[in-house]
Amino acid sequence: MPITLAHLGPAGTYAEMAALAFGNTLSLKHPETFDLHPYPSIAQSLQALDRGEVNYAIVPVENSLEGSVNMTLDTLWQLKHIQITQALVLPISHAFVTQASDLTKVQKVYSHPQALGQCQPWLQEFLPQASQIPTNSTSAALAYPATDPTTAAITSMRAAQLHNLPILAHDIQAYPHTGDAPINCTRFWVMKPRESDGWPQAGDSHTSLAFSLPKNRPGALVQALLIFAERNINLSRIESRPSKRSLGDYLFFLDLEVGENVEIIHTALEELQTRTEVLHVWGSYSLAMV
Ligand SMILES: O=C(O)C(=O)Cc1ccccc1
Repeated sequence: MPITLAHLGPAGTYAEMAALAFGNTLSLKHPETFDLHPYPSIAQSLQALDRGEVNYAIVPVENSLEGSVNMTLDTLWQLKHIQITQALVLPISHAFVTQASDLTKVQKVYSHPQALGQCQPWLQEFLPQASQIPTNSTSAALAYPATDPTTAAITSMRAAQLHNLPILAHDIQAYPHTGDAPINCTRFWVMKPRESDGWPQAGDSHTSLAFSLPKNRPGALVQALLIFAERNINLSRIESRPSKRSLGDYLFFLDLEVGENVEIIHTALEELQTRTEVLHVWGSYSLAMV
């Protein structure tokens, strides 16, 4: 039976590239082949894994220019049966895809909100006249320039080639080209069915978790964070998301750096359990560059 990998589709997304990279590492260890399963949204790819319909789901989590992918964090909070097994960092280079003969003819630009965000300096400079329209994924945006030459999509070069559409400009996320070009990379999580508590073991480099606090009182977050500071545990990310229960009520998403001594993290997590209302440990894993 081939191993099945869910990702945001259709063919040509960055999530698919990350899934291919992960699938290739799997093929080195397993005799089975792998099959890619594209879904129309990040939420649907995670839900398919949570229902046990696929073996893995590969989802974008965070981008160096645009920050967190909220749909991933918000969906994870709802799901109970999955955990992180690996993180992958993928460099992101965007192409501007259109059948228009020049930029002045383009009235609408379609792409995933992260890609539109990453290309703002270029879009403001060269396409101030065009409206920017979000789509579920970068490659889903290609449906528009495929049929209408007054529209364009921002996608990977690979997606443009797969769909046989012309590229009018490339590397548009790296604008302006002066001094330090912005570094655009996205971190993906490879999720699998939950088989452990997700607490770290020797060899893991990061632990990711999220919690809600018992009540909205002064110092509640500081008390939770002190658990890590007092043990010299470094946080590599902290992100808040609305709990959707009431205005001003938040969930906190943390990534911890796991050192040599995993026991320190275990005692910190035990104490964190006593200071939080709901605590999800999404998993402990290592980070690979693609
Ligand atoms: O739409 C895609 O291709 C994705 O995989 C989401 C995304 C969009 C932009 C940068 C990184 C990931």
